[in-house]
Amino acid sequence: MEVGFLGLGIMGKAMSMNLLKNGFKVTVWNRTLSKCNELVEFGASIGETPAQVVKKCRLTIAMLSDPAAALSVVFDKDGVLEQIDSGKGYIDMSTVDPETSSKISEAITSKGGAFLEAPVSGSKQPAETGQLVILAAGDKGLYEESIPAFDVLGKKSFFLGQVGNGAKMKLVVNMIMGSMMNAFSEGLVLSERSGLNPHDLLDILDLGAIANPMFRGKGPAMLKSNHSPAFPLKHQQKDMRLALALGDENAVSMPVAAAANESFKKARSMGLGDLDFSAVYEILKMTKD
Ligand SMILES: NC(=O)C1=CN([C@@H]2O[C@H](COP(=O)(O)OP(=O)(O)OC[C@H]3O[C@@H](n4cnc5c(N)ncnc54)[C@H](OP(=O)(O)O)[C@@H]3O)[C@@H](O)[C@H]2O)C=CC1
Ligand SMILES: O=CC(=O)O
Repeated sequence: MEVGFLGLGIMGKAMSMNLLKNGFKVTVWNRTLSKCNELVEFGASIGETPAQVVKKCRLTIAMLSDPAAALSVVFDKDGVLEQIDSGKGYIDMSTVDPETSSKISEAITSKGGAFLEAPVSGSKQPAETGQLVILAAGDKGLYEESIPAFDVLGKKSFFLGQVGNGAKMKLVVNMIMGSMMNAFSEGLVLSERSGLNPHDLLDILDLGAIANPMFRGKGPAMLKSNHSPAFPLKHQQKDMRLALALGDENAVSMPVAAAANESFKKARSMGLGDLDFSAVYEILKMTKD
């Protein structure tokens, strides 16, 4: 099966590598074209533009940073829209808002193409090991056609109905995750400041009802101030922003998420946006009497 892949950041690189290792023919494109070279060593071909990739491949997947990037790759010169037509499918796996996804869907389908949004839950390591959770919505036929690829990329895929539902589900999940990371960071700081050993806190949390892979995986590194990026903080803040907008539209009061967003914004303003989202711990640690 030949697949196009647009966007070779932390996630896109791991996902396209996985497809290659599992026997897919993959043609890759990245805005910074030099990032394609590593994939070429594993058998990928390069497309010079998104349009060239779509021209060559029946299915093209995108994994891009944010709504602006997702729109640019489709609508700008040499973009996806120039070559999409009937018989071709476009799958956007980036985390964006439902409006962005719908705009892309309308443009693709108006040219006869099929569209699926399929954001993922799971970070760098699940992307490397094919353990993502895929939240698909849109064209059911394209979803079924994409299952061989989704089986390589993820441990489970959900089909959630009409375009927008995948984006909304992803934003709800990440809104919860961002709020949890803030509560966890506050707990670590509170334990240290009140004279407890925060490593004891990690052990205790891991044995109780709120044990989870995020606390277990990130806690020890956070205590060493190691925030090597798996999920960049700037993307988590984007997801909080988009989730809060969804809350606005639906008149859902979200004071916890709003406060978490403020912490992520503060961390971004202090230059921590490219670190892992766990770096929000650093700004909470800084606040003193
Ligand atoms: N990292 C994670 O743990 C997870 C991330 N996600 C989501 O997946 C998406 C990708 O995340 P991740 O791989 O971590 O992000 P990265 O920041 O590592 O990569 C972003 C990618 O988007 C490209 N890009 C950015 N702006 C533009 C633009 N204007 N035009 C074209 N390409 C652009 C970058 O190209 P260039 O190399 O040229 O900068 C790069 O390929 C995001 O939506 C994120 O929220 C979802 C689940 C987990
Ligand atoms: O979007 C990030 C994730 O870990 O999921």
